[in-house]
Amino acid sequence: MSILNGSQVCARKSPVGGIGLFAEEDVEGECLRVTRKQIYNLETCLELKSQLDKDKEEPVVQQVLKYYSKVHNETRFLIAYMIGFEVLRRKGELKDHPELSEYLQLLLSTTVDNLAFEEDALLESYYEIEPGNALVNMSIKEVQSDEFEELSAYISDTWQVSIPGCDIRRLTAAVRSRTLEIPKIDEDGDYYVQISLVPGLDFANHDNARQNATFDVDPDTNEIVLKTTTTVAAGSEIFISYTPYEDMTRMFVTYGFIPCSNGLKAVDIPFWGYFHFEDSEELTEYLFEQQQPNNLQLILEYKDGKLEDLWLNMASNYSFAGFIQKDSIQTVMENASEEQIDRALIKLIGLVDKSFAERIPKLDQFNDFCEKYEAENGTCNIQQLVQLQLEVYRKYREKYASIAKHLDSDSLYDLVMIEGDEWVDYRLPPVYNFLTRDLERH
Ligand SMILES: C[S@@+](CC[C@H](N)C(=O)[O-])C[C@H]1O[C@@H](n2cnc3c(N)ncnc32)[C@H](O)[C@@H]1O
Repeated sequence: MSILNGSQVCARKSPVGGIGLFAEEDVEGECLRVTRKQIYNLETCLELKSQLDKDKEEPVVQQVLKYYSKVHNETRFLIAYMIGFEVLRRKGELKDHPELSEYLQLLLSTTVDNLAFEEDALLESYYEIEPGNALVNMSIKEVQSDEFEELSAYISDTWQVSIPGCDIRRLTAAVRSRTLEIPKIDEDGDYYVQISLVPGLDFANHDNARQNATFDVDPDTNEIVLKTTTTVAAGSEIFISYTPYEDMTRMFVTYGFIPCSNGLKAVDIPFWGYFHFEDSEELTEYLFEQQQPNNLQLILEYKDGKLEDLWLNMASNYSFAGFIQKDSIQTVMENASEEQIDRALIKLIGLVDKSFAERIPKLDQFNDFCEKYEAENGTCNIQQLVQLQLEVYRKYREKYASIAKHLDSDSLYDLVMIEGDEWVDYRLPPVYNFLTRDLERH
C-alpha cells in the first residue's frame, strides 16, 4: 500500500491470519503518521463528496447516502460514502483520487470471517438453537435481508453501473472490520470519538496480550500517529488493541475472529426467557418490568489459548432478586440479608448449569453438522461461535460440578463475581439481549 512508503512499517502476511503490520527496522515510538487528508471519517468524506458531486445533476454520493442511510449511525454513513465512491470509481470518475481508488480496491479484497457470507440455511439452524443473542441476530437479519441486492439494482438502474450485491456486502463487512474509534477533543474541551478508516494503520492486528503499540491524534496537525510502547524489533508484528474489553460475540460479529490471547474477556449468554424452569415465565416478566438484563454475562480467563477459568458477572445485575421476593429491585436489595442473597445466587447458578446441560447436546449436534458442511462446501465461520459456546458451557459445568457438593456462601463465590470484586468494574451494556427479532417465535 503506497501510504506506507517512507514509514518504518510494512504490511505483509501475518501468522494470525490476513495481513498485519510489521516493523521494518527496530522501532521505538512513532512509526507511522497518517495525514488528515488520507483518513476517511464523516468530516473528510463530506469534503470529498462536495468535490466529487459538484455541479452534477445526479449527485452520486449524495443519492447513495440518501438511499442507504435510513439508520442514522456513523459507521453506516461511512459505509454509504464508500459505496458512493465505489460507484464513481466504476464510472471512471476517481482518476484524480488514486489513493481513494486504491483503498476501495483494498476494501473489496478484504475477507472478514464473520457471518456476512454465511449460508442462509446454516444461519437458520443456528438461530433455532440459540435464538437470543441480539448481536448475532442483527447479523443474521442483515445477511438474510435483500438490502444489498436492492441497492445494487438501484445503482444499476440509476447510473447503469454494475456493483453486484456481494461486492456491497463485502465493502460493508470490510468497513466495519477496519474502522477505528479515534479520540478527539472538541472546541469546548470535551472528549469524543470519531469513527474513522485510517489507511495503513488499519493493517494492524489486534492482540491485547501482545499489544506493543497505540494510536493517537496529533492535536496540532490532526494527523493520526501510531507509536510503539516498547522497542519492537525489526521483523516483529505490531499489535494494537481494538478494544480493552473483549466481548467475544461482538469481536466475532465485527471482526470475524474470537480472541484467545491471555487475559480476561466477556461473553453474553441469553438466559431469562430463553430457558424454561418452574416459575420462569413469571420471573422473566418481573425482570422485564424491573428493566433487568435478560442475559447473563460471563467473564472468561484465557491462558495459552485455552479457557482457563470463568465467573458469572453479577455486578449491576440483580436478576437473581426475583428468587428472594418480587418487589422492586431496590426494595429487595435493601431488605435482603446476606443469606437470602447467597441462597438466590445458589439457585441461579444451579439453573444456569441446567440450561447449559440442555444446550450442549444441541450445539454438539450443530458442530458436527458444521464439520460435515465444511468438508463438503468449504469454510463455515459460525463454527467459531459454536465452539466458543461449547467451551464456555462445558467449563461452567465442570466448575459447577466441582463446587456443587459443598455449595455454600463461600464456595459460591468461586463461580460468581459481584460488585467490589477485584476487576468487576465493567459490564457490557445491560440491555444487550432484550427483545430481539421474532422473540415471540420462541
Ligand atoms: C483492521 S483489520 C487488520 C488487517 C487485516 N488482518 C487484513 O488482512 O487486512 C481487522 C481484521 O484483521 C483480522 N485480525 C485482527 N486481529 C486478529 C487476531 N488477533 N486474530 C485473527 N485475526 C485478526 C480480522 O480479520 C479483522 O477483521
